[in-house]
Amino acid sequence: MTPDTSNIVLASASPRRRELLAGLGIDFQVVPSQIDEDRLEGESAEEFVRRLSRDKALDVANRSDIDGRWFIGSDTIVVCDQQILGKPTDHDDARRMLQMLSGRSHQVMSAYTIHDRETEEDIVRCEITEVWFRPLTGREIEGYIASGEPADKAGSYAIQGLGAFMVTAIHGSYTSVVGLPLSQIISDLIQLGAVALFADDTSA
Ligand SMILES: Cc1cn([C@H]2C[C@H](O)[C@@H](COP(=O)(O)OP(=O)(O)OP(=O)(O)O)O2)c(=O)[nH]c1=O
Repeated sequence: MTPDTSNIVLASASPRRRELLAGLGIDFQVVPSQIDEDRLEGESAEEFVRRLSRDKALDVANRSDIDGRWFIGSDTIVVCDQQILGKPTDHDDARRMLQMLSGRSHQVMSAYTIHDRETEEDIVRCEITEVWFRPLTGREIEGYIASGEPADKAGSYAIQGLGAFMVTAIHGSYTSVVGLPLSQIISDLIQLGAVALFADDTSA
């Protein structure tokens, strides 16, 4: 029997995450979370991104007006020289980040939580992908900022868009850089019995 995938709730306002999940033909609800994204004192980058993913999932799971069983929260950050690069606050911030990332490698951390409302159990995972940028000229950085693409992206770039011109190599999951480690999360959803990609996925 095919599971009722509308039981899945993606707690996200990110169009990238929605597109990634929808690309696999899965049916799900989308309900953005509203949480405080401040880092706690002494919290490592990985602890931070994991916690945010869980906070997002629980924020929506705790809403009595939303139906559903499995709640997915996710967060993506860029880490370079032990600094966390989230979304840029303005053009100057985007310029600072792109100058920092130019001609070297950095890490993209994407965490997700699947909260099961019935069992109250959580699966929390974080994938780390190494991304290399070629050296960028000042004109390229200005042109890229003017395109508007960096605005709502962690680290001020989008590998899936114009930002691909900077990326020379990646080691790890491409979809994780875009915002959700798709292969891993689908495996978890199949394991939970939440999703069947193919006819016999849940009977294995
Ligand atoms: C590095 C990188 C990030 N991003 C995006 C993915 C995320 O949308 C965004 C990181 O911001 P997040 O705070 O992880 O997510 P969000 O605020 O967009 O959505 P929500 O919290 O509601 O789930 O950066 C890309 O689209 N491409 C990239 O190459």
